[in-house]
Amino acid sequence: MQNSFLSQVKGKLIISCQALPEEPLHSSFIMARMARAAKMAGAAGIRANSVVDIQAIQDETGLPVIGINKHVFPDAETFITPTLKDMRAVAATGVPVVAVEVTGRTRPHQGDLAADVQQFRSEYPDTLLMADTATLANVQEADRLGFDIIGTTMHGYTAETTGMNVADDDFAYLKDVLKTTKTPVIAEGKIDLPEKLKRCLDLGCTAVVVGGAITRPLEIAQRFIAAIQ
Ligand SMILES: CC(=O)N[C@H](C=O)[C@@H](O)[C@H](O)[C@H](O)COP(=O)(O)O
Repeated sequence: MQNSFLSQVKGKLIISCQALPEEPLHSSFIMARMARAAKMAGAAGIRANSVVDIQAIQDETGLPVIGINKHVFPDAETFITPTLKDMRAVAATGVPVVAVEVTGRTRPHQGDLAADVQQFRSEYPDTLLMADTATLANVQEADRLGFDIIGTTMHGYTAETTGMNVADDDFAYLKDVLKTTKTPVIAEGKIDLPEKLKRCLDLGCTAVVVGGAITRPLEIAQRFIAAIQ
């Protein structure tokens, strides 16, 4: 089987439809309806969290999905698809891409990312792996491990990158990522304006993931409320 994900999303927008249990829209039904809206608007793909949400979105839209399983363990900082078991569960839904955190942070039960990637490849040779990275060192590590896609997902979300935003200084960090790797780059994280999406593509990203600015009404409403406080 050939994986056509990269050609399907090239130069296009992927919309992340996610709501954690503590968020007001937490529901596979609602995420599937969010994904329906994303498809109607012209999104080329969806990013989704958890097996149930992925399946509901696949049934609803038929769009290619970047699947993740956010899983918090008491002994680990890494939480995006942090174990081989999580990777397998996501891949078993038939998604073309499984995204995995590559931040060098602690993994559950002192798990070894390189070993998990190797084992996963032997079980799911047709599934692409996306690295959710935070720093240029993470990008290099992802390349060393043979990831198929580099994401900027975790930039600004680790202790080392707190307060940073991929859009700072006309996307200076993203430009460095694009110089560091020849692997397709998907810009993701805090891309909150159409102009920013366009700029990421013009700089050479393969695709862009936008989440909260489209699918998290609580965040959107809070931005409006903040303007009058
Ligand atoms: C750091 C983290 O947990 N990021 C998650 C990764 O899947 C999601 O919560 C984000 O919504 C997604 O990356 C899209 O980013 P934004 O919502 O900023 O457009």
